[in-house]
Amino acid sequence: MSALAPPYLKVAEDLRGNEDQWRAYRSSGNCVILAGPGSGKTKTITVKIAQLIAEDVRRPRRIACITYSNACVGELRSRLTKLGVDDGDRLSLSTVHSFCLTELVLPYAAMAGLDVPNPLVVASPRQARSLFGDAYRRQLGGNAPGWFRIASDKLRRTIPDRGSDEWHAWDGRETEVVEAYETLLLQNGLIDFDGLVLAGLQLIEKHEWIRRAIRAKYPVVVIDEYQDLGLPLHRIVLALLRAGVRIVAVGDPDQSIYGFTGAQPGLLRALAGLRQMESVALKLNYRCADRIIAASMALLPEPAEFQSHDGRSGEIQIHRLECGIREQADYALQMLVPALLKANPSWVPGDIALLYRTLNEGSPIAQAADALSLRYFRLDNGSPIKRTRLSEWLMDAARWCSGGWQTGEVSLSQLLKAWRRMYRSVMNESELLTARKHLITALFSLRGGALPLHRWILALRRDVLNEMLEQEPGLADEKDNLEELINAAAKGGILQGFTVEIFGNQGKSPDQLNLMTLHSSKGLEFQAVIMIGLENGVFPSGFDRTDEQLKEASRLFYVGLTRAKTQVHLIYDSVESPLITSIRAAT
Ligand SMILES: Nc1ncnc2c1ncn2[C@@H]1O[C@H](COP(=O)(O)OP(=O)(O)OP(=O)(O)O)[C@@H](O)[C@H]1O
Repeated sequence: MSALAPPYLKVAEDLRGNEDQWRAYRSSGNCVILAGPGSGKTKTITVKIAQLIAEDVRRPRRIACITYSNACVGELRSRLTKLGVDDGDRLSLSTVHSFCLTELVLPYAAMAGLDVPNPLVVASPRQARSLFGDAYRRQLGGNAPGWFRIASDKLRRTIPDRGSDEWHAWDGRETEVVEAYETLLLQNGLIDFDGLVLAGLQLIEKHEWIRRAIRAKYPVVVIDEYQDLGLPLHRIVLALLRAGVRIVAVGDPDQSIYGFTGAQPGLLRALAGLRQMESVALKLNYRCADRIIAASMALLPEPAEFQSHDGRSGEIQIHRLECGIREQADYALQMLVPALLKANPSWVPGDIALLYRTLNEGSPIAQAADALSLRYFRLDNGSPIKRTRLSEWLMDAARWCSGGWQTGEVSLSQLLKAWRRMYRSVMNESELLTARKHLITALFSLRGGALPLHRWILALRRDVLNEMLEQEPGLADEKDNLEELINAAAKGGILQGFTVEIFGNQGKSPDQLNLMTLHSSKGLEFQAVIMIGLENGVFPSGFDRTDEQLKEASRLFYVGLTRAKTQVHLIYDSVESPLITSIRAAT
């Protein structure tokens, strides 16, 4: 191959040796790629996207790629950038919400006469919570319990049609509160994130001309993490298929861990079973050593035929400690982590992850790490730094300000492009130029890695972010996140000691241990994984009662276990989770 060949062609050569990856890469029609952990699904799909853009889809047509969360968008974007593919000109990479907002609701809702607020203002999570609370009080009295809101959100995603028999037959009070909530949103001139997807679904199912318009712009739509995306997106995909849009979907039903939000692993299997879809299963696991694969199979209802790539044996150790989470964390941090680093001199703390189920375990683990003055990157709801579009951008901007402008590690043009992707509504050329000028001036004036994060971020908010957040409907959820970050960086907040440099390097620095929930660990890989709090009652928890909830707890455990390349340590109190018992039997 010539040295001038595009980067994706070189990476595609890696796929040639794997029959299934090669088949997925070469498929020329609708295709579902069913891929287990570490089987190279992200590698295959990113190379495939690059190929589609270079070889199949002619300008000015584009490819849409939809995935589960902003964190997944970020991961795909960074993998695509390495292949020389830019999100923008030829590719639109987004979450389902963002796709529905920018490709369906904003351009077509008014024309199609859909009853949505005009102008379209997306409710921030705080506004949505408050209106839901009002709706609950009106219909049922008192304050809405947390579980009721979760159940109502799930219901909206599992029965999308308000007038349907299924909706009316629902045996519970959620339907009346949801209807009151949706009315309140409309009366306040707001739409929420689920409302965007439901509106998008209505538009695409009802109007052939909208489906044709989408097909004209996006002849191919790629969907990643399909198992987590739920019924509204599935029906959008079926409508697109009927309209002749080529669909490439990727996912793993065994890694479906968002059932509580309405995800259904069966939808991907149903898509794969359609007559017009070619289905390819990736069976080789490039990440996990043999024992880890064998143990993970014990967690699946139907063990798949995964093989390890290179025959490494790996290690799984189970620790019964007879103590609470904080002491389990002390043991992990003071005994296991140093031992792992000593036995594997090439490893750094960033190669190790401590995984746990919820914030209840995350907080004592973070306190244990603080008490030992360890550096760590924390990813859970208790962390004020979320993996959202704006916070990822802010971290890149912080790295640029703290030296990237000299080293080129983050380029100004990357920052400007990413900012433009967030700030889609500035259409007018002169407004765009002014906004860009403000941004560049602000960034140049805020250079300095030692600046306190609080001062830096307040200045950036005043000079650039406020205006963008006010004008951009798709960023409604970011206002609350930014507020939380600013409060955490203020005096007395948990990030008060943070400088711009420390902030920019969160999650990037090899000397930081990783502390994260199992949900946040999805898609990541580490040399060693230490799972904490695996006692019965936490895993499965008291809330895991139905057969489906118990299966989802197993899948969550499966996701955690399969993040490890070489070593797994499982820690519990005294009554071991039945999931550990299955693993014990398998290893
Ligand atoms: N054909 C290949 N040759 C060599 N290495 C590969 C190949 N395919 C994948 N890999 C490597 O395997 C590892 C896992 O790949 P990737 O991250 O794409 O997996 P994944 O299927 O997306 O995993 P998960 O679903 O668990 O997130 C990566 O380090 C990747 O570079």
